[in-house]
Amino acid sequence: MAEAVAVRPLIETRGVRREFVLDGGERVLALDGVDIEVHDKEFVCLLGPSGCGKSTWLRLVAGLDEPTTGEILYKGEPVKGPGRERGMVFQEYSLLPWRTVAENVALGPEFNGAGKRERREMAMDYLARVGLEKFADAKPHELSGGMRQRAAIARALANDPEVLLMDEPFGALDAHTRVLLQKELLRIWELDRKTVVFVTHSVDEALFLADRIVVMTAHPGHVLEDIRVKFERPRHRSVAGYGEMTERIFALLESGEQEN
Ligand SMILES: Nc1ncnc2c1ncn2[C@@H]1O[C@H](COP(=O)(O)OP(=O)(O)OP(=O)(O)O)[C@@H](O)[C@H]1O
Repeated sequence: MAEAVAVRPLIETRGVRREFVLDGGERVLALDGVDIEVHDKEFVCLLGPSGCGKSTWLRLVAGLDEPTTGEILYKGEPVKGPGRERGMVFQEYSLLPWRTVAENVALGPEFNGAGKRERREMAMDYLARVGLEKFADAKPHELSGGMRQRAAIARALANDPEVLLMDEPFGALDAHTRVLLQKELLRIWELDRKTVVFVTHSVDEALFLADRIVVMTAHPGHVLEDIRVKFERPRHRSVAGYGEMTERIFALLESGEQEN
């Protein structure tokens, strides 16, 4: 009989501590003793209240910051800086205002030396995936918030990253657009099967999206629980056990508040 082979996680953070020293000399312990693993093709949500260090953790994995102590590993190798294989999507749409939507999406391929025609084709392909082909030649200010965030996702995808690191990407959108984009993101994820790490403070959003929810709490930021979500997709709130799971996560978050 074949032996079970332990598969190495794509992302591993071990004993991660990140302390910030504020201008006045005060120290803020944003993360302490954080061990999180993310496996290839998983959709993981980091869920927790404001200030529990979700963005800090994501920035460490993106290579935009370094831990005070602890290890950040990608495919078993220490993260030393940003890399194409780890694409970041921020809450603010972060599109360059002087470039058209297509030119924004083609930014990564342009850095990688793709020619004009190839860039256009790639941009149109990725814009089609997020339903924005018609706005290829518009400027970002001509788009709604939801459309700008779609463009930002297309731009991240155009780099063909292995993992999408998404920092509350839908936080600034109205409820309806948010639900639409959640569905679109799942559709893209199911097609491409990228690994996704998605930061949110919405229990509802995490339960709709994730294979696993890493529940965090603050002061200092640490992991309370790592929950596997087994509901079939597409998910409906009316499915058996959904309400209980929601209650359980809210209770966890409340227990985290009381800890502090
Ligand atoms: N560059 C920085 N300098 C000083 N303190 C920082 C810095 N970045 C984060 N912090 C502090 O670290 C803690 C965690 O912040 P972080 O933004 O990671 O939390 P978060 O869970 O993502 O919050 P939110 O959901 O509000 O974005 C906070 O107390 C924050 O003030």
